[in-house]
Amino acid sequence: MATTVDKQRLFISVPSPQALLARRPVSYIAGQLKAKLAKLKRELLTPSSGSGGGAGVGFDVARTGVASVGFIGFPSVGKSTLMSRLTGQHSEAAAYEFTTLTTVPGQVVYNGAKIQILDLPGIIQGAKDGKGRGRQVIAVAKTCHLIFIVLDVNKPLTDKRVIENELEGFGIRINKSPPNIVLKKKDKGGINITATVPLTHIDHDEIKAVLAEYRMANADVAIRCDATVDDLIDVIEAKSRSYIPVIYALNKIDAISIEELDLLYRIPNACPISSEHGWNVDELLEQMWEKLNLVRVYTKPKGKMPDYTAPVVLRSTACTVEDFCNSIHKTIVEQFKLAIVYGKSVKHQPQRVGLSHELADEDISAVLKASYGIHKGAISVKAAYTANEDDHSLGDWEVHNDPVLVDTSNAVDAAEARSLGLETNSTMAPLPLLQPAAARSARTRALTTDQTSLKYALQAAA
Ligand SMILES: Nc1nc2c(ncn2[C@@H]2O[C@H](COP(=O)(O)OP(=O)(O)OP(=O)(O)O)[C@@H](O)[C@H]2O)c(=O)[nH]1
Ligand SMILES: [Mg+2]
Repeated sequence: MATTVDKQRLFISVPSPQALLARRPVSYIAGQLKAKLAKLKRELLTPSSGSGGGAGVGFDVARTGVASVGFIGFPSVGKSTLMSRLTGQHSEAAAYEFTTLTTVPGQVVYNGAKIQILDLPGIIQGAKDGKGRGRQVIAVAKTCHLIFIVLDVNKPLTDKRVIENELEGFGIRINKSPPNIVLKKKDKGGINITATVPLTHIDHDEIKAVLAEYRMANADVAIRCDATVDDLIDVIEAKSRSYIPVIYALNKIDAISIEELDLLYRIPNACPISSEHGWNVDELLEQMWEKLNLVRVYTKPKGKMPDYTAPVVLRSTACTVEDFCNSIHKTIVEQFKLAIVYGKSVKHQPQRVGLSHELADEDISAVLKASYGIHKGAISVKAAYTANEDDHSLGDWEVHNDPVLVDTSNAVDAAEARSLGLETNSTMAPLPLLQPAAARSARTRALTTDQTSLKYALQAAA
C-alpha cells in the first residue's frame, strides 16, 4: 500500500516528458511576450479600412519642398507662434489650449532649400492610444523628415519623456538609426544566429522566441550591435517603424533666468528659444539644417562660374547624378552622356562620372548630353537640346547650365550673329539665352533650343 502511495507521489512530483519539453527558459517567455505585445500594438495602430491611426481629413497636407518638419508638443507651448516666426505664414496662436485644430503648412527657404513646416495641433498624454486627435497628429509627424518637439520651459521637464513615449509607442524612433541586424528568411535549416559583438541584452532563447512568435522557423540572423529584444522586433516590424531625427525646441526662455538657461544647454539635441521674441531662432534653423542632412549641388554653365544662388537640393538618401538630373527635369536622363563633378564626392577635380555616382553637399556639377554633330551645311551645332520653348524654367536651366555650343565661324555672317548675341569665333563658345523672336528667324532656326528646329537643322544640313 505504502509503495502505491510512494509511486503516486513520485508520479506527481516528476513532470511528464511533454511538460518537460514545454518548459522554456524565462528569457524565452520574456521574448515571446514582447513580440506578442509589439504585434498587438501594430494591429491597434494600423488603420482598418478608413478608420484608426491614419491621418484624417484636414490633417494630411500636400507635401512640397525637399523636406518637411513637423511640430509636436503639448497644447499652448508655442508651436503656432514658432511657425509664424519661422515662415511668416500666420497660424492662429492664443493663450488657450487647442487653438490649432488641423495641420497648418508653411515654408521656409534655408540655404536655397525649400523646407515645408507643418504646425500641428497639441497632443496630450495617451495621444497614441487615440486620445484627442492624437493618432492623426502623430501619423502626420511620422511622415516628416524631422520633428521639432516643442516644450515650454516653464513646465516640468518630464513632459519631454511623455512626448517621447507617445512617439515611440507609435513606431517613431527618435534620433536613432535602424539596428544593425540582418535577418534573412530561408526555406529550411532552422534558426542560425551569428553575432559579431558580445550580446549583453539578449540571448539565443529570446531571439528564437521572438522569431517563433513571428512564425519564422528558418532564418539567418546576423547581429552586428549589442542589440536588445526591442531592436530585433524593430527589425522584424521595419515597415511600421520610422527613424526620424528630433530637435527639442525649448520655448519661452524669456520667462527664465540665465542660470536656468545654462542648464537647458546641457540637454542633447535641444535648442532654447523664445518664439514670441524671435530669440535664438537662427540657431534652431542651423540645427534643423544639420539634422536634415541635405545635399546642395551647384550647376555650372560651361565656361562660366557655378551658379551659387540656386542649388539643386537633394536628400542624402537619394543624391546620385540620376537624382540630380531628375530633380531638374525627367527627360535629361534619357539624353545623359556624362557629368563633370567638382567637390567632395570625387577624387579628381573635376571628374567625369556616370548616373550612379553619389554627389556630396556643395558639389558642383555640369551635365553633358549626347552630342549631335552637323558638319555639312551652314551651321555646326555641337550640342543641342530638346527643351520645349514653352517650358521656360527648363529652357533657362538648359541654356545656362549646358549651353548650346555653336561654331558660327564658317557660315553665319559675323555681324548678324553678333546682333543675335552669338559668339562668332570658332572656339565653340557657349550660346547665350536665345530670344524667342530671334529663335524663329529662318537663318537661326537651327540654333533654337526646341526639337522641331533641331530636326530642321538636321534636314538642312543633310
Ligand atoms: N512668454 C512667452 N510666451 C509665448 C512664447 N511663444 C508663445 N507664447 C505664448 O503661448 C501661448 C500659446 O501659444 P501658441 O503658439 O498658440 O501655442 P500652440 O502650441 O500652438 O498651442 P495649440 O495650438 O493649442 O497646441 C500664446 O499666448 C503665446 O503668446 C514665448 O516665446 N514666450
Ligand atoms: Mg497652435
